[in-house]
Amino acid sequence: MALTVYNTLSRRQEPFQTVEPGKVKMYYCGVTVYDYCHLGHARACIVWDVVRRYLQFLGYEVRYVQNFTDIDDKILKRARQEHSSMEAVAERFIQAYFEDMAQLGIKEADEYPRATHTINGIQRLIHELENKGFAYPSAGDVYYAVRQFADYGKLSGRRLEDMQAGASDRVNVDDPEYQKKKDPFDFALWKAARPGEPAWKSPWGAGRPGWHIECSAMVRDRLGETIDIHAGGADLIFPHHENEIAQSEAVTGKPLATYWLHNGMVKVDGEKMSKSLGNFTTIRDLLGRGVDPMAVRLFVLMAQYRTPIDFTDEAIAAATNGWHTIKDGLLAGWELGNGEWGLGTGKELTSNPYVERFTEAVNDDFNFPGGLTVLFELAKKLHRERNILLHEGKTETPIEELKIQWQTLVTLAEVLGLTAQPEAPKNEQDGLSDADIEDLIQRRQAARKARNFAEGDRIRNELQAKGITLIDSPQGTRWHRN
Ligand SMILES: Nc1ncnc2c1ncn2[C@@H]1O[C@H](COP(=O)(O)OP(=O)(O)OP(=O)(O)O)[C@@H](O)[C@H]1O
Ligand SMILES: [Zn+2]
Repeated sequence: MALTVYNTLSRRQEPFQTVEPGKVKMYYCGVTVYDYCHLGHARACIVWDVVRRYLQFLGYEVRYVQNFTDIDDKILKRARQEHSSMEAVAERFIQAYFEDMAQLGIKEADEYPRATHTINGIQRLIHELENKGFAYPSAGDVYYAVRQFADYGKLSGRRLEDMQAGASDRVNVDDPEYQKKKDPFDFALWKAARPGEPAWKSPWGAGRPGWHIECSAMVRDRLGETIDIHAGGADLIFPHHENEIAQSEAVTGKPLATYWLHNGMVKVDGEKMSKSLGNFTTIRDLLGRGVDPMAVRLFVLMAQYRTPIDFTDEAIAAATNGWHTIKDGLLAGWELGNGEWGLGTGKELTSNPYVERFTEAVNDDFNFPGGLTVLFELAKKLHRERNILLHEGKTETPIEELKIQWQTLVTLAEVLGLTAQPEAPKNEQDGLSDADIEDLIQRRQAARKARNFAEGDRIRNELQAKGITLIDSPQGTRWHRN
């Protein structure tokens, strides 16, 4: 069976077909950077990371863009509390984001656009919406006129009439925004500057963009008018993604995305884990308690990506057990092959029943739990053979067959972002293994990427003090012990 995916837009599972053959353009609505990421964010990031890896495994060339919302009331509130600036708060949590996600083995996106770097594109879009009669200025704000867009509600299945009936007794006529809108469901594209807040010049007066318009502008700037996959958490279907469609499609007259994919929520006692509700566990808290980052990946991947999952100690314990099983299998190959087995050429993956079963499972709407069954089976087999080898001096299955099974396991685990290396020997002088140094170099790169040069320098100095020199070049960073 070829890949089929559940499309929120059609409410059906559909064959996956890209606009351009062999290429996937994918956008994921990333985090609002005003705090550390919690496990809900981890789930979203892991799910879309693995979807991207799987599409690459199938042979697609994937262009993956993920935004940072770096202007928002919540960021401004935090900046006020800390007597800091919006920029400083955003910078700090973008840096923390890169650190946390590197720990979880999330591949970096091809681009990380930010709202504050997209102001021109945002203004252009608002201007076009205004010209086409979908937007109107009002006392320094600009609003989107939802009644003008005939398809409004097509993603979430909500009809304005029904929403209106449901909301009539909840409308707050004293709300200053309400007074500026022609219709209570109209939403802000541009907000007039408030004293002391960051603002940009615009044809409608100084102000800042609304949240929904930034994604429409970033998708268009970075990927074009129609993309293949637009992804995010199910909490974004309404209003965020509904509004993105209304904005983009009103301007271009083309579908914004072919497939709208949504991950289920991580919940705590039945409620969405969220910064606003205060019921969250951050990624760093959890890892600080000694939970293996790979177990966090399994916590996410052991459930179908669209179903809600409960965050409990039992669930983390089950994921940790699962990880130990897979890790045992991954490490077994080092003993079975005396550390000499290479990673394979790719030839071992053709006409391979394990690969076929894995793909068959995952092709059914990214059924990663189904794919994992194949990994567990392989891992247990390899671990068992390793024990037999240790006790009896030879294996039950021919060694060449085990080699192929191990290479298959390593490749399929990598598709899910699961990796394990035998413990590397530490250097006697500096107490660091080569892998430790590579890890620090990666963290330094993440810091520099987030423009946290102080942290980058700190890591370089830490290594220098231990007698390790870094040499930066356009090809990357090399290192040597002095
Ligand atoms: N509990 C959760 N489970 C799964 N995905 C989540 C959860 N919370 C947020 N996400 C997803 O993470 C991404 C970034 O979310 P964002 O920064 O907007 O957080 P948020 O929804 O405002 O969170 P909070 O309510 O905690 O502030 C979005 O795609 C969102 O859908
Ligand atoms: Zn978005």
